[in-house]
Amino acid sequence: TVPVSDLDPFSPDFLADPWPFVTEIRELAPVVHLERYDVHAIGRYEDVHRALTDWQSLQSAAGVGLSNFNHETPWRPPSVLLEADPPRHDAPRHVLQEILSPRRLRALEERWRADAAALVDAVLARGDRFDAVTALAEAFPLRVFPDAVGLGPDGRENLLPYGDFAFNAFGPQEGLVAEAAPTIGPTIAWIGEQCRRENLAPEGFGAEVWEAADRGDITPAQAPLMVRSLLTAGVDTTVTGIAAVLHAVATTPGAWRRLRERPDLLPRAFEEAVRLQSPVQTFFRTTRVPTTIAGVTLEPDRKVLMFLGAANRDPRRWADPDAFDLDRDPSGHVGFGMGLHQCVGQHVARLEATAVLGALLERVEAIEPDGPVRHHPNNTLRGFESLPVRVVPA
Ligand code: HEM
Ligand SMILES: O=C(O)c1ccc(C2CC2)cc1
Repeated sequence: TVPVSDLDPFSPDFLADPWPFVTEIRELAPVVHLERYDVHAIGRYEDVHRALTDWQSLQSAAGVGLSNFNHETPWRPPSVLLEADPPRHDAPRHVLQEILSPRRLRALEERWRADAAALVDAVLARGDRFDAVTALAEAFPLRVFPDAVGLGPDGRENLLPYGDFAFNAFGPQEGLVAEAAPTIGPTIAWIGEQCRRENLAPEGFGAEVWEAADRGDITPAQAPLMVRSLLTAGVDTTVTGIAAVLHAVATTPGAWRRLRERPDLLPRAFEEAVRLQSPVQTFFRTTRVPTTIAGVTLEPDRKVLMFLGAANRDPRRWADPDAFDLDRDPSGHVGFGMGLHQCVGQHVARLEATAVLGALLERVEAIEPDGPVRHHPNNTLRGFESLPVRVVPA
């Protein structure tokens, strides 16, 4: 029989510090029935890896949150990437994969690195103690990504609240979603407006999506939804990812010195921080056929909750899993997912993170915590509210 748990992965206590609960669920059994939501939780690396890659048995088209689109109306038209399976998923994925490829991003590298240097110079000019979340983790993505998409200058303050709402919406309707619902309408409308071709600059990721529609690579109906995907997934995630790597290097003795000696380890530092922190903590799949996971057979139409954070710290897969270790090879982590839906924006995230860290690395000899870390509660993202740091200029 399947062990049951009355743990609530969307409760304030769980979200305030998920790690003890995540460990409890992973170590209780490979498959645990969460009675409160009538879903099955998996937290071990091999089972999460299998669920992410077995899209035939475990679909995304019924939604990757708690809501089952087979029975409930989604809060917004489903994403043509995240909430689609082959064949509908194929063309949008192929188009976005090309637009966000490392080769195409090389055109942005120089400009983003210069922007990061200007931002870090401005921050350090104000003193050697600051909040790394507001000064860097939030400021940098908002400085470079909306322009890269081709958004106009007005209304960008809607981006973080929209992403926060969208990531909460993968959880239950009660709580964080209900709190935001009364005031989020205008923000949702603003996002929809920005996806229209006439509101996008002639150059940028948005324009390139619409050019793919002109070529017939995708349909004109898919184009605005793909731009919406960029606006939904492209901001809050990188804010959280950059905060995660800043937190890791500031709280791990010797890490910063090691990076000063070996700046080539920056991309690995980002990957290891994504593994350790798992900015995206959880996602769901829905069984489409009777599906056996670790000897437990689930009926079709069952929601499976994948604890990415648990899998990324599974001692069966990672030695000393809770350590931020620059000597570890973090490849294979599921912080960006795995398989068909693996993060199509990961190269953007990596470029943003290494640009900010690289600029800081050149200018700062040491970085350390300078007060309590505060987290931002969200049903899906392990977000940071505040990360006070003190730096020693180089
Ligand atoms: C640290 C930053 C990021 C993290 C941790 C992250 C995490 C993830 C994860 C776990 C998935 C898989 C979802 C699933 O399997 O259901 C995913 C997919 C996706 N991500 Fe990211 N992401 C990040 C940044 C970005 C950025 C910057 C963009 C856009 C520029 C982006 C766009 C997407 C899209 C469109 C998908 C859906 C891909 C598909 O279904 O084929 N992400 N991301
Ligand atoms: O296509 C989308 O709208 C979308 C929304 C959220 C994500 C999370 C995983 C980063 C990915 C895609």
